[in-house]
Amino acid sequence: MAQTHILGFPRIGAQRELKFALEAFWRGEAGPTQLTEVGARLRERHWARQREAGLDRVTVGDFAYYDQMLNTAALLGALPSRFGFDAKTLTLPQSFELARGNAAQPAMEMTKWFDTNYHFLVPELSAQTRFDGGVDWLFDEVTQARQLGHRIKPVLIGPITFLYLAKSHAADFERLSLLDAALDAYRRILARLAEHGADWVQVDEPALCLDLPAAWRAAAEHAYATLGGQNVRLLLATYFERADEHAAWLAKLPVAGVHVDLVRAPQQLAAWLDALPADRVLSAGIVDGRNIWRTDLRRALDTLAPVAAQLGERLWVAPSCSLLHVPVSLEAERRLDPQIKAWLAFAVEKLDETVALARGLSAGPAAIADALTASDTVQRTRRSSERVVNPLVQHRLAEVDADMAQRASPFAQRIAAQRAALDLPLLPTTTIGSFPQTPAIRQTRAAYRRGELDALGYLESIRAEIAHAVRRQEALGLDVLVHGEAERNDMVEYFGEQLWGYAFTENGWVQSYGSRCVKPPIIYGDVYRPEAMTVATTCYAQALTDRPMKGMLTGPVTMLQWSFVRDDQPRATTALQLALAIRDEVSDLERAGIRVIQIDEPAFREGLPLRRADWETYLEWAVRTFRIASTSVRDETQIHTHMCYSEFNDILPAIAAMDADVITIETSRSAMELLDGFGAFDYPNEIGPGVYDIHSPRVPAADAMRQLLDRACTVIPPERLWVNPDCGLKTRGWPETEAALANMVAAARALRERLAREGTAALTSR
Ligand SMILES: CN1c2c(nc(N)[nH]c2=O)NC[C@@H]1CNc1ccc(C(=O)N[C@@H](CCC(=O)N[C@@H](CCC(=O)N[C@@H](CCC(=O)O)C(=O)O)C(=O)O)C(=O)O)cc1
Ligand SMILES: N[C@@H](CCS)C(=O)O
Ligand SMILES: [Zn+2]
Repeated sequence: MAQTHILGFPRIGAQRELKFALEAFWRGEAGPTQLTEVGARLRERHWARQREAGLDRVTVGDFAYYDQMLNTAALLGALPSRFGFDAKTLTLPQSFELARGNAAQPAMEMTKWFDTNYHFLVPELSAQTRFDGGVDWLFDEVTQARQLGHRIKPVLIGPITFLYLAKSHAADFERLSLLDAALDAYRRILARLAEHGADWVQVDEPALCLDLPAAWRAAAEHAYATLGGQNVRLLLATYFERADEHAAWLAKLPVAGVHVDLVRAPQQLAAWLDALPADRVLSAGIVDGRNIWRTDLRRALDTLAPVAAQLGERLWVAPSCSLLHVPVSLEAERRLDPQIKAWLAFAVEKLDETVALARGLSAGPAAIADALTASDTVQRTRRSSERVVNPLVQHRLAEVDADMAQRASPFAQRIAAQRAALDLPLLPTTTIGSFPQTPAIRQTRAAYRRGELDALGYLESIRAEIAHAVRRQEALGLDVLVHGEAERNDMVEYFGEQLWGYAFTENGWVQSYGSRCVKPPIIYGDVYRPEAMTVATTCYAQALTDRPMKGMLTGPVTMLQWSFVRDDQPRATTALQLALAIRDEVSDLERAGIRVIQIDEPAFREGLPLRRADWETYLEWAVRTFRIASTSVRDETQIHTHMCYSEFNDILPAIAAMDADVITIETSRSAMELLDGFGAFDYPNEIGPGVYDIHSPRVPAADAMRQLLDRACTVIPPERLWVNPDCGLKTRGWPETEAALANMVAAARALRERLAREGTAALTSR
């Protein structure tokens, strides 16, 4: 029978147990033993789930208290030297200092894991980095699993992916110069895993799915020539894209098996079957690890049956990638519409699908007749459901034309009208939208959800928060205000809850970073906005102040990217439906007198396909959807957009083509390097480069921010510059927020005064 396994299981816990344990530990309310006990019980439960479902092996090494890249760096011994920690004796609290920063050192940089909404900690390398080995956590977990009687398959992030995603701050440093040292460490780890009873080790190399430069391809070949053929068999796991250009060289090396993603890249199957020698395992990633729809089991069987005929026992069946990216289980969903619930599979349900497929392959379809019938019903009811197709939306889509993606006038004309209407100073100050989501706000929302607070009481509480935020901003002297987003649980889920075609879960939590989770809403049908979503709140806030109040919306690409999306129509079509809904909201805000409207697109870069060959198509529809969402307004109405968590320099022409009047971007962590790209490209519209990192509780000094602004002024003319933080302030507390914003306003004022006194000569004389 085909063997079954998974690449990884969500570690946060069905009820976010790990999140609460971590946060209690960080607050000093729980000790290390309580935390590690929660970790141990979660692993135990997750392995039991895998075994009960009938998987042949349980996966060990997918657990992390904060992040698996951080764990890999700690395992290899390659920690950032600036913290002065010894990897061999690294304690859990020290690992949290690496992840979250301490009084002396900022945290390790965090960035997106490929095109997912999961953020990993970026390893920091230098010529001095040693790979002398580190913590025993992985081996301890292997021991724990074996003591529980499980047949195990440990997982490691592979050397190519580790080094490729790492960074060095040293000039001209070549990460590959560390490859041999890293390989020595991997060899030692593999040998130890063999001693601990592992016969197979899964080595994750998603970097092989990128357009790797030639040197990195050669490095991959060298790495697996070195690592293969030891006591332990290697399953080299690729996912998120095709990797078949590596099949030929891999076939010559002693790598015992390869995992391929047949959901994202089904077209690669034939190439792998052709290339792999007769003794290799092919792990077919056929159950979608990135989305929540039930697998079409009959179609999957049809795909795999000829593969099983060719490979026999050497075919393994698996989800396409780690299940980290989907919620734990449907069991806790009591309020989901039963029909929609029947269409879904979360991690636990995907285990059953994986096992059913393997059984169907070995024992024939009749052996899984019930599962096939249920699967057929799901496919049929999804196709024919009236909930999925909305004639109103279809009608709107048919009416979309080129004019709908175009502002009435070019930027130069618009900005003149906006300057006259808004009367803002040079270097206007603003924030990105959210103010602290305090425990009180969250508890208010939870009380409302549980029915302990009525609608009026809830509205009053939220209004009080908004009024507080407006008063604080006025006192700080900010120029363009925001209402603070107190009413929003999340910038995507909040809108999803108000749009038709969306379902949302009670417990569908997915880890975003560390202890932070999101609950991506589910787009199952045509998206339609039945009524205004933000007008009442924004107008309430605007009525409290004479200063411009920014309307605050989430853009179509980010709505798409951070939701679980339909797999029965192209992403571009769903994005267009979202764009129409947001366009209507923009028009309603303008009609209600709102003069500045921000449409956030933090996931615009994240949505970029992993392969360059697919970029142009994506950028074309992504830009168009943003323009459809944003261009219904008069010249005087100022459209902002905001982007963060990404590197934008390779997509600047597309960002310019979005034609927002103002873009605010995260830049402070890279000391404004990002802005150089905008300067070199001659970005035409206004820009607010973030002047302070909102991920850290540190309060930046006014002078530090003024220096960043000075630097920004040398790249972008001051008359096109805005002053703002990197991103929203929802994860911060009020005291540090007020202190930092006071310094930010002081920095802007100081520079304004100097510019008024000395002109632009003030900038070059520093
Ligand atoms: C900007 N970011 C976002 C991303 N993706 C999104 N979908 N949304 C984003 O904002 N990706 C990139 C970044 C990632 N950054 C973050 C930052 C912060 C969080 C975060 O704080 N998440 C919260 C959960 C947010 C939420 O939905 N909260 C709900 C429910 C809260 C809750 O659990 N309430 C408790 C009771 C109240 C209490 O005691 O706190 C309960 O119901 O039991 C809400 O506010 O109503 C988190 O806690 O992890 C995520 C991504
Ligand atoms: N308006 C949002 C953007 C986050 S990317 C916020 O301020 O939280
Ligand atoms: Zn942001």
